Amino acid sequence: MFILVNLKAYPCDPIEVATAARDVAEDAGVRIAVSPQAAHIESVADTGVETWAQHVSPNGYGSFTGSTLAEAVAEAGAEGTLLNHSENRRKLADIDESVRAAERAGLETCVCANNPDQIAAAAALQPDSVAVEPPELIGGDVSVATADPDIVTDAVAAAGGVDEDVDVYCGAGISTGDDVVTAEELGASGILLASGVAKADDPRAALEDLVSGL
Ligand SMILES: O=C(CO)COP(=O)(O)O
Repeated sequence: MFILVNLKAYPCDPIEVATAARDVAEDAGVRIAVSPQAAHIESVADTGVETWAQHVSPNGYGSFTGSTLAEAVAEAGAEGTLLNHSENRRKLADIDESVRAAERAGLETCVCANNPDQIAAAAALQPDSVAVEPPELIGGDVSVATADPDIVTDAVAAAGGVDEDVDVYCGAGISTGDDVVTAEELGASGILLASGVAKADDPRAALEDLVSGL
């Protein structure tokens, strides 16, 4: 299982989370990545943890003020990028171009979607992975794997029907090792989470719990 910790714009210490994630990944032998604000990518990557951007723009080099250039986040140390997060929705054509921009820069890609139909559309863009996150469960206390297990199994089937090579992650409300195991049993090969780590009093303990059943 891949554990991708999205720090969103939460007021946590990205270096504290990054060093904890690096150590827990190493100790448990589990792949864990941290996705900080773009301005923190370099300092987070410098800790040695796998680092992801939260978004990259569809454009390449040029007159594109305000863009987040895929090449720039890769040079800063990012190895992958989220795209189309529920809190940063994009048009299909732009998501497609962002996937291509990320590929050119050597970044792994994960396209987020609300439901299995959107997962199928996202998988058709041939990212490395897709992530199903029901918006109504994001930031809540109940894991998607418990509250809506069908959405996870349906997302796995939808992606598989389009492209067997696209990995499927799930997210929303995941905070414990049991949640991660349940997600794995439903067919997900990774999880996306945020508040369970970024808002935890002890992010290291939260991460240790997340990997405890793997
Ligand atoms: O949006 C999410 C991860 O990208 C999920 O957020 P929570 O883990 O806070 O529900």
